[in-house]
Amino acid sequence: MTQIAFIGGGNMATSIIGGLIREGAVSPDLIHVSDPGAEQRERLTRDFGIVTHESNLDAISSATVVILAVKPQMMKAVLEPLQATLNTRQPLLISVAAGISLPTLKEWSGCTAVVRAMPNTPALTGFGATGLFASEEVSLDQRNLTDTLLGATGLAMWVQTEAEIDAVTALSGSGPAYYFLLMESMIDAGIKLGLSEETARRLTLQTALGAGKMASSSDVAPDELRRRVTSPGGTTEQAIATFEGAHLRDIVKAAMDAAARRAAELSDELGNG
Ligand SMILES: NC(=O)C1=CN([C@@H]2O[C@H](COP(=O)(O)OP(=O)(O)OC[C@H]3O[C@@H](n4cnc5c(N)ncnc54)[C@H](OP(=O)(O)O)[C@@H]3O)[C@@H](O)[C@H]2O)C=CC1
Ligand SMILES: O=C(O)[C@@H]1CCC=N1
Repeated sequence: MTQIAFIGGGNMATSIIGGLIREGAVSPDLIHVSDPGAEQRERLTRDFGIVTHESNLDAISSATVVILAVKPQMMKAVLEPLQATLNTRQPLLISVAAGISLPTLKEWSGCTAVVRAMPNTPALTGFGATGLFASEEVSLDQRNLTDTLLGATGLAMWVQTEAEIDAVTALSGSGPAYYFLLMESMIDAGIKLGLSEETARRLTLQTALGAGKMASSSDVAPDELRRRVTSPGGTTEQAIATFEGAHLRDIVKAAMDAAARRAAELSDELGNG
């Protein structure tokens, strides 16, 4: 059986682990996580029944798949003491870190079969979205294993070039935060229009869920679904005109450009050392 080690047990690792266990994709005793935080480790054991370690070396000692889920800025320091073991054992290495390139990951880890994955936190619910890109040394079996693991947390898609991972980061990696910001804004505006906090929150969340479900389960494109809500001379028309007048599309484009640019910057900042 495949033993999986997560290095770093924070937000993204927790979401993937939760998704894997929720779907029954991996038995909890085959998931090992290392994290320096005692509270973090206790939470992971309590919530998921997985095996936790303070030492990263202990976590990877029998793993066939090692998932790197630490901040990009920590990656070099985390991999340095693991390099000899990883180089000898050659597990499939999957990094979820933004902006750390495959050549850099290979150099720092001593692994050849390396996958860059860009997941998102809705993985926890089974509705994650992940972009994947593999080094050429990744075998078909390892690709299939990657598909099985990340596919258990939602949609998993291979992209054609490594550069696309920065675009995926700007779109679906960071994307949940964009929707959460819109939700926050709608709740605040609903309260200002006279609703109670609870009413504004529950109606906002249900509307987000309904719109997401409708758009993803329908063959009808989002622009047509939007038109179907927008009665001529009605209320939605006024709201949409306000969004368009404030150049919402340009704002979204600028925001995603900034996120993708930051991913590339991280690669430049962290990749040379
Ligand atoms: N959050 C997200 O939505 C997404 C994140 N990612 C990527 O996932 C990675 C992790 O991000 P995220 O989960 O948000 O960050 P978190 O800070 O929540 O998780 C990182 C975890 O790693 C721990 N850690 C720190 N140092 C070490 C070490 N030496 N060895 C092992 N673990 C260590 C941290 O502990 P402590 O807190 O005590 O320092 C923390 O618990 C990043 O590279 C990010 O780019 C990718 C897609 C989406
Ligand atoms: O903000 C970040 O850098 C990470 C990567 C994508 C989502 N969170």
